[in-house]
Amino acid sequence: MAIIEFPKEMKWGAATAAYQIEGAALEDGRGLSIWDTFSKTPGNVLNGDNGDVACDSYHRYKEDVQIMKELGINVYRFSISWPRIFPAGTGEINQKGLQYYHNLVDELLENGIEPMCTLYHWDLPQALQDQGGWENRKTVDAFADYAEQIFKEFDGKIKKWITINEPWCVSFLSNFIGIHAPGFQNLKLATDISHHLLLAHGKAVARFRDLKVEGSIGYAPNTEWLEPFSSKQEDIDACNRGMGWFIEWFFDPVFKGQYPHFMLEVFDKHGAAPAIQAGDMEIISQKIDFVGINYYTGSVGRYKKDADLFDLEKVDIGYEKTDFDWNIYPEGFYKVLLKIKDQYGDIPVYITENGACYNDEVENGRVKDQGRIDYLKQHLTSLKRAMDSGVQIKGYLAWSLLDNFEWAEGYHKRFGIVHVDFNTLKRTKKDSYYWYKQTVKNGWFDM
Ligand SMILES: N=[N+]=NCCCCNC(=O)[C@@H]1[C@H]2[C@H](O)[C@@H](O)[C@H](O)[C@@H](CO)[C@@H]12
Repeated sequence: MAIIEFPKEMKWGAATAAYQIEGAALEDGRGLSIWDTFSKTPGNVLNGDNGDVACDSYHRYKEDVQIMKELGINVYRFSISWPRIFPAGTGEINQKGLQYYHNLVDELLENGIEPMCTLYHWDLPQALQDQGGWENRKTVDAFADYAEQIFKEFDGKIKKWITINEPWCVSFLSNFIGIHAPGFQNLKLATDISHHLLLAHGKAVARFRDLKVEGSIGYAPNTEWLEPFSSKQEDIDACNRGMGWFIEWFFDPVFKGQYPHFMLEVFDKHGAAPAIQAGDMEIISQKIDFVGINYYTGSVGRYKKDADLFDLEKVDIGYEKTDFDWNIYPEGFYKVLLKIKDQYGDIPVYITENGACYNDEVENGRVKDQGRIDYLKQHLTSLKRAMDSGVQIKGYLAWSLLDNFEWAEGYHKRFGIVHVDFNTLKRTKKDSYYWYKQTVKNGWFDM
């Protein structure tokens, strides 16, 4: 089949997040996060799994960096655990927490791998949740203070920064749908939180600029493609409304300085328009250097009155699925990238997450995860189509380097190109690791 080739200057990487891989949840002064609380509340996480140990990367990071070095990647995206730095969310700093991230960053730099740091990947200090969490505007300022501390500490070492990972998940999945921490189900709460997250993003960018920190900064919204079931206008409109929940709601404020009217209408209908204060939108919409795009899946949707907030129902028309039961829909990756470029301009883009859940196990020392290889091939091909269509892709980071704590699904759902045995913590490179290594080395693959 076709050779798919990428520019030599493109960055290749892999991504993880603190609560999903570190473990050492109660070690060296770390404070509790909302995910410690949520995962230990019975019924919230499959099999009662939690992040107490995870991949134990807190102790095994040197081994993980060697795995990255052999992989040949030149950028690694990780997140800093806010409660490891500020155990109470604000106030006293935990020096051992800072030291861990210096050790990790130094190890990466010594091995020729550039750190890309996410400041917030869902692990809010429980102490702040006890004061209202993201619903409380004081948490916005606490985040800006935490971000400032990290900028000052790592200026010159870390040069790629992401403020907030997937604000849609932090607000709506966690406070309206309710399957993630802290697990509320209140639309007004969720829209207020979505606004405070964007405000927190903006305030962190402002501190970054004021401190003249070296490097570039962005955020990492999650995207999804919704393909209309038919060419009927009602189906097209329903899908555009549904995508507005992920895209326009989180992109318009940052890139246009206002919320999309059609989405405000949807939320207003349910008495859930967010509380916006004078000056907020100016803070949110200051210029950023890149946008991180996370893409996993797409669906077919059609109009159905009151099916959900958007009069939209998803229709299963038989697309092949991953072991997470998500459609494999690479076309949507191409389309969503073009939509973002068309609507928000030629912004530099890092694919900060893309990958698939396949729960293959180790057999005779090998993990034959051909499904993941096929998924990566199809999505990287869509990425190349977007690049050839003018989308400014700066890099691609696979989710995830390691099998890890997959939130409400615990350790059952595996996204890694490296298998982790959660009893022994043994790492085993999967077939997809070796395929990705060859692709990174060559800069091309044969479809
Ligand atoms: N149907 N369906 N829906 C797709 C909805 C995707 C929303 N979840 C994500 O994007 C999370 C993101 C997260 O950053 C990472 O921490 C998670 O481990 C991965 C894998 O789950 C993805």
